[in-house]
Amino acid sequence: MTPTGPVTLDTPVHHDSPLPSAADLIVIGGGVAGVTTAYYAAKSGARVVLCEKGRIAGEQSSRNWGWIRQQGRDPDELPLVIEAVANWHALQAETNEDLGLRQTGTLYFASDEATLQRYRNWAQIAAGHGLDSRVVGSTEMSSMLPDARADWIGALWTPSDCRAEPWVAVPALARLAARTGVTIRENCAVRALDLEGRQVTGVVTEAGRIRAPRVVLAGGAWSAKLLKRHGVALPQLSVRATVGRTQVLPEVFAGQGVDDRFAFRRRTDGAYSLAPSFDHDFFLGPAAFRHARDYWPVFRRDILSTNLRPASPRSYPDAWTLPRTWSEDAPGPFEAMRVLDPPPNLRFVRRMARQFAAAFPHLGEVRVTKAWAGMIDGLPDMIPVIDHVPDLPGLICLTGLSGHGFGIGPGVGRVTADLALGRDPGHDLSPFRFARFSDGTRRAAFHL
Ligand SMILES: NCCCC(=O)O
Repeated sequence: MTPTGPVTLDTPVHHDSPLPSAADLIVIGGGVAGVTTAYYAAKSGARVVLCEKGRIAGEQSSRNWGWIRQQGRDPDELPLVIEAVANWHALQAETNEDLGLRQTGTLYFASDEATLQRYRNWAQIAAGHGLDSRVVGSTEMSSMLPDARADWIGALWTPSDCRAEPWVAVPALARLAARTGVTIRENCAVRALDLEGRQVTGVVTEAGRIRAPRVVLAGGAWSAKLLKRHGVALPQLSVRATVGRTQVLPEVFAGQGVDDRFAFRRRTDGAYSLAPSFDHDFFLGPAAFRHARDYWPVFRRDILSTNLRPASPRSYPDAWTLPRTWSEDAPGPFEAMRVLDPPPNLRFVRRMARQFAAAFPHLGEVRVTKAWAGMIDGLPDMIPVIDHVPDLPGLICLTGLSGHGFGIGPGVGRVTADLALGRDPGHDLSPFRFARFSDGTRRAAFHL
């Protein structure tokens, strides 16, 4: 039997300091993006308050694969994720805690020549950014994974990619942020933005108002819901992604790898995290119908890996029963779902254990001793929004990290902090502009 349930946050964080009445910057959302935004802004001298409706890293930031991956990224994201890797190394030192950060690389396995050629093409783009990605042939790959018995003929390999333990790392980053001066409040939902006209002047939380000239929205799968309350549309949807942990196993590879069926990552506890490479559950709700045209190209491509479910369960981000608007004086949808802890898809769990065992038969039986799921939010072009919200001056949106947010978090967090503080973010952020969905300038999603 596979135990399910909430991911255990091994090192809980409790921040009970009083809520200040004013700040320079308010961050909504205590995932890796929000926590690192808050940290970098505080490091620059800003007075920062972070409000999280549930627990720090309670949702996707503790439920992801734990990959810190530059490999295979959309070329527009590459500069940000390359910075993110450097920032992860610096944060490891600054936290003075073991985040589980290990530079052990990523492998994308190929079973046919056409796939290897796509990987070669991408490696050329990566080389233009100074990245160490390259294609390895079957002989070199076999020396890296001598016990593998899969049909892989080669792989894309990025030695500088890293891994970390999400449920350890993000709370540790929150502790670092708190030490740097960020006021962190868990169980403190932001019910609404505080507005004068359309100008953002702060937030209304369940514990009272906080005034600030700048607010960063890093609410993961919930971001579009808050925007919609204020009349701003963002075509954000989310899917349920299942992950599991095996029993402690001998090491087959020190890093992470994926083929077109399953993904695995070595963990610091001696087990492996497993996941289906592409398969996910998609719950139909009002936003799914509203944005169907935007998502049609992605849906058509992913149709075989999408397990369509008829209705979003109660209190999920796209549930039919969730109100479209709500009062700032009473509990709203964010208080109704403090920590979204969706059950994993046990069919996926059984299958990925079988596939991992088949690829490494010397392991014998592979058991998944714990499984969980998270809601991955994304946008139709599968890259995030990192921008001022044009219709709500004072609001900066950082959302739509499409399941790759853990690795890139400290990169987009640093950039967003500078954007919010009126500094040069140091990267071209035009691909991540908010208006691309309304002005018709968004491009197709990148696929490796
Ligand atoms: N959808 C999970 C992917 C994790 C990553 O490659 O960063």
